[in-house]
Amino acid sequence: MNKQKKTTYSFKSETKELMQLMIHSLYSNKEIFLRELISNASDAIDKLRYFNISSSVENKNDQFEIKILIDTINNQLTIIDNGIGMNEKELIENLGTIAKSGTKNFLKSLKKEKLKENNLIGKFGVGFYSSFIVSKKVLVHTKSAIDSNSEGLLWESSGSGDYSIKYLKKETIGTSITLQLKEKEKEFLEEWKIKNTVNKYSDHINVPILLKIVKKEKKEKEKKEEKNIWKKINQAQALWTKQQSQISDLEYIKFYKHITNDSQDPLIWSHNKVEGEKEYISLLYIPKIAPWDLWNRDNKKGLKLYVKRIFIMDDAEQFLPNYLRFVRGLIDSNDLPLNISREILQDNHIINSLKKVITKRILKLLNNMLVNNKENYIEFWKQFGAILKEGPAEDPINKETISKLLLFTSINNKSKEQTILLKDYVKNMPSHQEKIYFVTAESYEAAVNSPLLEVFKEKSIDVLLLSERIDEWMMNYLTEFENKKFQSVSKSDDSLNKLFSENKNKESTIEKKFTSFIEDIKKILGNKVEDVRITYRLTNSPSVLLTNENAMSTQMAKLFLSAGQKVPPIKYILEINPKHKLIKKISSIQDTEELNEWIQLLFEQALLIEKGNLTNPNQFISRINKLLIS
Ligand SMILES: Nc1ncnc2c1ncn2[C@@H]1O[C@H](COP(=O)(O)OP(=O)(O)OP(=O)(O)O)[C@@H](O)[C@H]1O
Repeated sequence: MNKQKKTTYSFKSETKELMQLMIHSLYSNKEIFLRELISNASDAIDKLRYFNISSSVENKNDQFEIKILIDTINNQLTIIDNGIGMNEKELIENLGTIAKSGTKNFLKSLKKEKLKENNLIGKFGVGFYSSFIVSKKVLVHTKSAIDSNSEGLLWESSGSGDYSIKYLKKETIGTSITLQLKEKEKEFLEEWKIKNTVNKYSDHINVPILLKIVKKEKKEKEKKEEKNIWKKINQAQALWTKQQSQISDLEYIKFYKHITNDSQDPLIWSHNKVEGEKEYISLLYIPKIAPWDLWNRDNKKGLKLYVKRIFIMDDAEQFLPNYLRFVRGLIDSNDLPLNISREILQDNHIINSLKKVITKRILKLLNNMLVNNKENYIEFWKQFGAILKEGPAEDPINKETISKLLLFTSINNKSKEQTILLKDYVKNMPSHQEKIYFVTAESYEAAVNSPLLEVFKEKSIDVLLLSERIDEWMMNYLTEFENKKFQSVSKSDDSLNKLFSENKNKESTIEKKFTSFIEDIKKILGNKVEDVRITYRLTNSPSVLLTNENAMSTQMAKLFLSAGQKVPPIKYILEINPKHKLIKKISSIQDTEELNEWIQLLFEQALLIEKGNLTNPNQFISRINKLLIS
């Protein structure tokens, strides 16, 4: 850079837009700018600390601090750090564009829905630009610790359309951000206001935060006394290193909000210090509300990783299985090397064993919540249950523990809400019931009204109703609970015959009577079906479709199809209800063509109930109409 020249750049149009929106929408929470700037300063210090230990820098500074200077003479507030600093390229990239997807999403949702401001602050780190809420001009004076060419740069902007960068020598490494406050924002020159704000948002910052005020009206003597007096205004101790008994709930909550940007309190947390063969501290939180991007593949997940109190990285995914990706918090290990990289994290035995203990710890935490406060647990389940359901497939070792944490709804529950544990279901099973029955369908309504359940309802045998996308997948892995096998009611199974067949003699007479009718149906439907038979599981419906024990179920086929995979057409077993009036009527039809129409209709009806749609609905309707007027 030419040392004499000042270069002016234009903000990208979306940056301009964001700043305007932010100034207006976050105005009632304007003090958060301080949280953002302190958090950036603390990040910059973490980065330098890490850089120092992972490279062979001489004269390392280990006196890290963040200073806040209140200058009442010039109406300015300056936040100073001795962190990593920035070179020219970084200044342009970091403070001139919106590189972060979080900020982009912030912008989008501001435009789309008028979400409550507080929600927005929680959902997105609003970042450096929030300084323009209170400032007419912002000056960033910075010197990079890494780039030896960088002697100092001054970034300046009034936030309206452009910013400039010029060379300006800086003695010390780090960044100082000066906010020239707008006329009406003078409250930020008050000591109590800054102290309160730091206390509210940034108390747990690991680095000392020092405050100094420069006042106009001080007498000479006082001025001298006050000179160079920086008062520490935070605790500056890593919260997780303190004894649990010395940390209040409020401190745990504040810390959670600091590391997650969540505006809600966490639901529960678990803080553990383990000494001995393995030494680590973990502080794990379960959020109350699922983040907006939880289902997004690129969503950030994982724990903050510290090694011997030094921040190493955010979002270290390797410590959590995927089905616990909603857990937030940190791990501080004494056993990992300080220069650990993301690559090493992939396959490291210390990490693997930490992952195991953390997984067990979280499952235990969830179980405690379930036992001690089921209401809270149900709230948790509503937010994250569908993710925990990935557990049986992903984690065979903990499958049993996970299955104790699953909540279901069932026929007897008479509500959509999932509140039933498997242990309760099993406890209420009549003695002659051998298996745990379940049905999977596209929606709760489709499940609870499925004709497959008619006889279960009549005989008061409960069936679990599963209607979330993940359920079919989960049930492939959930095979047993307390020695009871799971059985889909849409698959043919002997235990059902045992459960429901009443009078063997009577049934065999009926079967004889229907033999030729069944043969007719088989002929008419040909290879559309695998088999046709009599059933006693229906009461109100004339027919129903099942699949063979080993065949793919309808819901599974739908899952594959929606993932763009090809599946062979399912061959169903058609079961007919011999007591149903319609079946009695059809079985007595002599005219071959009419019989054909009725049988096709019977099949299509059952197919519609099973699949929720038909390949050729038009044909189905014409058939009904034809039969109605005949
Ligand atoms: N005091 C600082 N020292 C060094 N770099 C900084 C400093 N403040 C900001 N930056 C750089 O500018 C970038 C953008 O900052 P900004 O506050 O807008 O977003 P962020 O901190 O990355 O994300 P978020 O605020 O969402 O957590 C930072 O990622 C960092 O690289």
